Amino acid sequence: MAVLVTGGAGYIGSHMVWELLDAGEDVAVLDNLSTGFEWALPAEAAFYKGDVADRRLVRRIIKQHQVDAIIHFAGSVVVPDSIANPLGYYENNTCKSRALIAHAIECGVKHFIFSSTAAIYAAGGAEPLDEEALVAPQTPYGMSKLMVELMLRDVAIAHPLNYAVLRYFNVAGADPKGRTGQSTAGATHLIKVVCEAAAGKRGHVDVYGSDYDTPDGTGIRDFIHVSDLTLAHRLALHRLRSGGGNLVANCGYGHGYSVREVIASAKKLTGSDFRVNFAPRRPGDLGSVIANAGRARKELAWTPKFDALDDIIETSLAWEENLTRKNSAA
Ligand SMILES: NC(=O)c1ccc[n+]([C@@H]2O[C@H](COP(=O)([O-])OP(=O)(O)OC[C@H]3O[C@@H](n4cnc5c(N)ncnc54)[C@H](O)[C@@H]3O)[C@@H](O)[C@H]2O)c1
Ligand SMILES: O=c1ccn([C@@H]2O[C@H](COP(=O)(O)OP(=O)(O)O[C@H]3O[C@H](CO)[C@@H](O)[C@H](O)[C@H]3O)[C@@H](O)[C@H]2O)c(=O)[nH]1
Repeated sequence: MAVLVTGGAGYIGSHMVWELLDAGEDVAVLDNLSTGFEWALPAEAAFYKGDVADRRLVRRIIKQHQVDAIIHFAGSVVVPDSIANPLGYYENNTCKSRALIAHAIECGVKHFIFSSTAAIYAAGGAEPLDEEALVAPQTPYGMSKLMVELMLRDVAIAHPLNYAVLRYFNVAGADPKGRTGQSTAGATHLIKVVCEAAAGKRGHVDVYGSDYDTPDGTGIRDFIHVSDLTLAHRLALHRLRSGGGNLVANCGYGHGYSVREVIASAKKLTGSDFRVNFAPRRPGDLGSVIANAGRARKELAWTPKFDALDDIIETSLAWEENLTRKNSAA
């Protein structure tokens, strides 16, 4: 029995691969390396370079490794790009997920865990957002994910496939053992940008908006450490395998930090006084996005371990140093 991790060479996927191997699972990875890195993968994981929609390849992997569960991270993840290229996002995130689900059913895979996002919720809902909050994605990215959620719901009625949909809030941080981290060049996520600035890889940080209706005027997000997120996936896998039933659950901590707090933490931890520019709001951004994560805690017995901003930033900073060493050795 093995777990197939799609997108396993990417940021979150590579943490998942380590989480599964640490728990004694057999792991196969399928990734087309469009944004992932083969070097991010441990040698113990069987790696296949290819596309999730490639029927022959997916069937071969499932048969060869006796895959009983797929954790599906592969996809396109840059929200503004999805506005510029909606068809590309519907193709890669929706159509190819549909193809993968079809291959899974054809081969008798029983369990499917899907990476969804807080970006499916309607703007302006009452916080913290629970899973019953109105869904109305503001972007093609969010819509491309919601469509897969709905497909899974319908497919699980018609076929013997059970599923967990995990809706991530803002994922950040890196493996506390320093084995993997966020390596995407030109990433736009706040904590990555701030850590690059603190490590001297960027001249400054732009703060997009300081006139939000929040205590310090800057945006607030529910940052979840990537290792707590992968733990939630492992618990979801256990639930599905033990017949616990389908699940849709938010993954966040239920509280957030502001852009100013993130910057202050990185400055405090490094002593770096990088430049901060106050810029206009970024189109489409919300003031505050906070999860009600009670369901994941209750249904998965999930207890996060890294629920502190300094922990998230400390592991991200350590990974930036690792990347610098890797790049200078290359
Ligand atoms: N990072 C976040 O804050 C966040 C928040 C919510 C949801 N998500 C979701 O989590 C998942 C992982 O995101 P990430 O931040 O690790 O991004 P990432 O870009 O680092 O990882 C995506 C991986 O998928 C691979 N890939 C893309 N399309 C593929 C295809 N058609 N076939 C095979 N491989 C393919 C890429 O090469 C990459 O390794 C995505 O589905 C994303 O939408 C991420
Ligand atoms: O250089 C930067 C980058 C971000 N921000 C602000 O920081 C906050 C967080 O932004 P970012 O890290 O880009 O994340 P989000 O826009 O909240 O979106 C993330 O979180 C979503 C889930 O909530 C995921 O679906 C998306 O993939 C992921 O990009 C927002 O207030 C931004 O305006 C800045 O001020 N400066």
